[in-house]
Amino acid sequence: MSLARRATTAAALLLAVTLPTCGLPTCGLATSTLPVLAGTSALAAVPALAAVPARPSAIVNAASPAARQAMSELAELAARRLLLADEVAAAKYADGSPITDLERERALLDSVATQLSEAGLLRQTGVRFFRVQIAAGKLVQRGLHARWRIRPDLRPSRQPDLATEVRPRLDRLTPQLLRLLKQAEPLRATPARCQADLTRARQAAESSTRLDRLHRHALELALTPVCPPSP
Ligand SMILES: O=C(O)C(=O)C[C@]1(C(=O)O)C=C[C@@H](O)C=C1
Repeated sequence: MSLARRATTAAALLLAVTLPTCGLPTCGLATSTLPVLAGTSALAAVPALAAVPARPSAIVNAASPAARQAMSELAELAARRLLLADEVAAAKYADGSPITDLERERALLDSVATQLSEAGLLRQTGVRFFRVQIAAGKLVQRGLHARWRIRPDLRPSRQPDLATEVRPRLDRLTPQLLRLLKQAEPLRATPARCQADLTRARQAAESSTRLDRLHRHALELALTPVCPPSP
């Protein structure tokens, strides 16, 4: 749908849902909605919009192209983090270190907590999301170790350095994931639609990053905190 048509649809939707309920001079659109409609003929055609309130669902509809794009990027980046778990698994398989490293998990979650205010996310949202990314990464590592134990021919030939090579790459993804999680947040207001968008984003990420079954399973887990459960 073209931008102009989308704006017209959004404007019509806003009118339909808000006009019957608003009679106050203080009624106004949420500021997050205005940039979406500003400068469009749709807004000019319906000046009354500037003085009517929007229900949250209408705001979500108007804001959703950007939020949906963020969700797609979030799914792709979460998939890329899971592919980095292969490197972690290779490093640990080679030197026999345990998959779970609680000290590293604590350091990562502390760093997430300090980055949260910059991303504008609630502590609970960001930390929970990262706990699940860690769990999904461990799922991949365990799966690969099991595979490599029974199939020596599939073992990695290279041993990456965890501290100097792999963890810095994981760390670079952290602020980007938090930013995208924040940008996709408006979609949470409509759980069923959020889940549908998430499924599409996950499937697109699965094919663009060519995930195998193990990684697809892990990605499904990794994305569970993004949307509230549908009723
Ligand atoms: O850095 C590691 O040692 C990892 O295994 C990666 C990771 C993560 O996903 O960030 C996963 C499991 C560990 O317990 C700690 C962190």
